[in-house]
Amino acid sequence: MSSRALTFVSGNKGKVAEVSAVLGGLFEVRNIDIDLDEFQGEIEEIARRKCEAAAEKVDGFVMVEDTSLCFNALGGLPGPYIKWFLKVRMLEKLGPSGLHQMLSGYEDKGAQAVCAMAFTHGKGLSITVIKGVCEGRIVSPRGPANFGWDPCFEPLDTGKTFAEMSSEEKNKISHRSKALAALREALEKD
Ligand SMILES: O=c1[nH]c(=O)c2ncn([C@@H]3O[C@H](COP(=O)(O)OP(=O)(O)OP(=O)(O)O)[C@@H](O)[C@H]3O)c2[nH]1
Ligand SMILES: [Mg+2]
Repeated sequence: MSSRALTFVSGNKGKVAEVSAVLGGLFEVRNIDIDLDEFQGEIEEIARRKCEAAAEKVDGFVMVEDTSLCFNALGGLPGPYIKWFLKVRMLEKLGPSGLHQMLSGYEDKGAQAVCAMAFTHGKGLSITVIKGVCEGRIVSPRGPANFGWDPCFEPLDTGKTFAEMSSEEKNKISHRSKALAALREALEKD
């Protein structure tokens, strides 16, 4: 696998930092912030359609991702709609503590962080979709609120929320790093 330029289309600085940290040695990762339409549907289909939209706007090797946070007690919701749940205004921002409160009536606090990545080498060419899942549970927020719901997601058997981990620790076990590991494998065969 040679060193190539990869355009990661995302408006999310946290994602860009993590993708660059994991893939930076292999690819020249460029970021373009284009607000792509996000379709409703299953996690993989959203990433695929997002990638199609990105390939319309960017030439060459392009990648997108869509992140979901799925609560067991709610049958997988908020899932891909987590971004809007974080922003809901019920008095104030729902935010990580609101996400935790949403589960107050349920014993099962289990959740999955899911990252669906999709890439293509150009408009009209095939799109590969890859998923990475991190199992965990929703807790009362702990740690700095630098990135989305990191303070209320505690991966299994770690005793720490993502927000309490160093970026190296998070990048070893996160949904995103798992998807990126699978993506590297897929690209090696590419
Ligand atoms: O605590 C977090 N740890 C993470 O590892 C993580 N990854 C994504 N998110 C948040 O979950 C929503 C996904 O929505 P999303 O996939 O549509 O992203 P986005 O719209 O921000 O960017 P993009 O679509 O331009 O790439 C957005 O609110 C993101 O901030 C995370 N929060
Ligand atoms: Mg988005």
